[in-house]
Amino acid sequence: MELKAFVEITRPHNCILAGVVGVLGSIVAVGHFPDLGTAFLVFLVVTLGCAGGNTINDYFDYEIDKINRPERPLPRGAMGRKTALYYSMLLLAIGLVLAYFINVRAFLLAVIAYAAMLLYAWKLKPLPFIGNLVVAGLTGATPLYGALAVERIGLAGYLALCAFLVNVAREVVKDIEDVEGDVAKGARTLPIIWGKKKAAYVGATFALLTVAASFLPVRAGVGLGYYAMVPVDLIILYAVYIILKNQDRESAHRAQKLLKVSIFLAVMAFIVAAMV
Ligand SMILES: CC(C)=CCC/C(C)=C/CC/C(C)=C/CC/C(C)=C/COC[C@H](O)COP(=O)(O)O
Ligand SMILES: CC(C)=CCC/C(C)=C/CC/C(C)=C/CC/C(C)=C/COP(=O)(O)OP(=O)(O)O
Ligand SMILES: [Mg+2]
Repeated sequence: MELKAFVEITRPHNCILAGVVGVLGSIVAVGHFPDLGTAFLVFLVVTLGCAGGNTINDYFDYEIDKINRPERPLPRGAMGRKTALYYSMLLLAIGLVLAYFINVRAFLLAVIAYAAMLLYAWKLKPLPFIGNLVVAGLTGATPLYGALAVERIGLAGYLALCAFLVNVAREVVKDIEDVEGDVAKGARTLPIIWGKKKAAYVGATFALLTVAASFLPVRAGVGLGYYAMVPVDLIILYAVYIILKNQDRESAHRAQKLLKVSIFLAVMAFIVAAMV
């Protein structure tokens, strides 16, 4: 058992980014930084949810990850599967307790989001496209979570739309990358039932919709972000070019990583735009 596996299995880079997006949702909803206590609780509920979701995801994906991701903590033997199960339950339980101290709506959305993550990992992931929509829906719920915490939606709705669209695109492209392991486990993902080319067109469509939607939050009120969106959108368009040109594992990996970079840069742009 490796102690670092307890951090690694949560995919901290995703969790911290998600937590920041939760607080960003509060900021764009009310137009200023929320009180520190609310911001801290929002960050923790989203981060713990993402950590618990990633951990339970690896627990159920053990067989698939032995093929697709053998370097991950469970397939490489750095942590026991039962330990991962109990660890994920602990993370989610702490998140729910903290959500209770925000407000009723925020507590209820945490219950729904955590349940969706468990259901996704347990049963929904193999369903064609449904699994992608659930994961993207959860990422879209993240800025909305911060907005609920401050009891106002405001521009967070635009942020949620962008988060949803870009993550649908990225999940479909990730499925193109993971076809080999998914076939071995009998998962029926979009590239498996429709073919990689058609799935690439679906992913590209959602990526292009993200570009169109990316100007909504900045046009609606945070001007500086307008210019910061240009490199974000150029990266998304380059990912579209790569995945439409070739759907092999390497091209899909490059395209999905570029989409992740666009997410990170976009979040930074929204933070800067919301702060000035
Ligand atoms: C215009 C534009 C790109 C706007 C971005 C909108 C926005 C606020 C996006 C943030 C979405 C979000 C809450 C991301 C959290 C981290 C994340 C990528 C979660 C989804 O993870 C599922 C994925 O399958 C994990 O795979 P991997 O990243 O390879 O571990
Ligand atoms: C709104 C609240 C309270 C929490 C949201 C928490 C967040 C940000 C969730 C984002 C989506 C997410 C990280 C879900 C966890 C499950 C997960 C990692 C799905 C993707 O896993 P796979 O589809 O198996 O792909 P991998 O190959 O990366 O494992
Ligand atoms: Mg997985």
